[in-house]
Amino acid sequence: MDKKKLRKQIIEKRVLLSDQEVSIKSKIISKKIENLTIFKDSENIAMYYPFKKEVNLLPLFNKYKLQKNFLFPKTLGKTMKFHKASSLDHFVKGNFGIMEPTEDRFENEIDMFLIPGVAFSPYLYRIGYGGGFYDRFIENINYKTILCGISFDLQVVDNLPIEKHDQRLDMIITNKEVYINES
Ligand SMILES: Nc1nc2c(c(=O)[nH]1)N(C=O)[C@@H](CNc1ccc(C(=O)N[C@@H](CCC(=O)O)C(=O)O)cc1)CN2
Ligand SMILES: Nc1ncnc2c1ncn2[C@@H]1O[C@H](COP(=O)(O)OP(=O)(O)OP(=O)(O)O)[C@@H](O)[C@H]1O
Repeated sequence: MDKKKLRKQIIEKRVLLSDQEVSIKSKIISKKIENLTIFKDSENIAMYYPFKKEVNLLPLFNKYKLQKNFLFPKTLGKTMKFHKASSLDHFVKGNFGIMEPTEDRFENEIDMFLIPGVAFSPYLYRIGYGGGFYDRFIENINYKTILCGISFDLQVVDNLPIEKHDQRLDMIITNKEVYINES
């Protein structure tokens, strides 16, 4: 199946989750993230503001926002930059109707990326909404970091179509599994 078809199919499946299911499954995922040593050790963490029934990590943000720097994506043309957000009040609706941070751009190294997506594979690949934003951003990271995909179990498929530019993640956390690159 091609990327476009699979994207549509998974989005259609995910939209059927009730708000309560999204909330319960998101809590399970948040708990797993919190328990990771890498999360505990990370000072600067890339987050995202959920839209269209993505896993909601905002309660995790609220819990740790005084202890860590959380960075949120802001798109400009084909590029994406990360900006600090210290409160959920500091967002405005931006491109694609996604809430974007209004605070300053974050210029330092990011220890851990919590990455949204539409579909993921157990082999640690992901596809997003089709903008190529994360792929291009990840390609340009020139320091050591951890790339962690965040997904409901229903978004994981074995036969994910991948292309040369698709960037592999270090781990994927779902409400049912944790997939890790052991190498
Ligand atoms: N919460 C969240 N924020 C994020 C992302 C994300 O996946 N989730 N992004 C991750 O990249 C960036 C935004 N990327 C996006 C790219 C395309 C569309 C979009 O709506 N595209 C069109 C066409 C899609 C297609 O042709 O398949 C559409 O759906 O109408 C939305 C967001 C930055 N912020
Ligand atoms: N590293 C890259 N360099 C140049 N173009 C790229 C790169 N990565 C992706 N693209 C282009 O971006 C477009 C979308 O790519 P793709 O379908 O893989 O996005 P996606 O993974 O679904 O999106 P996102 O990363 O925003 O969630 C494609 O036309 C692709 O050629």
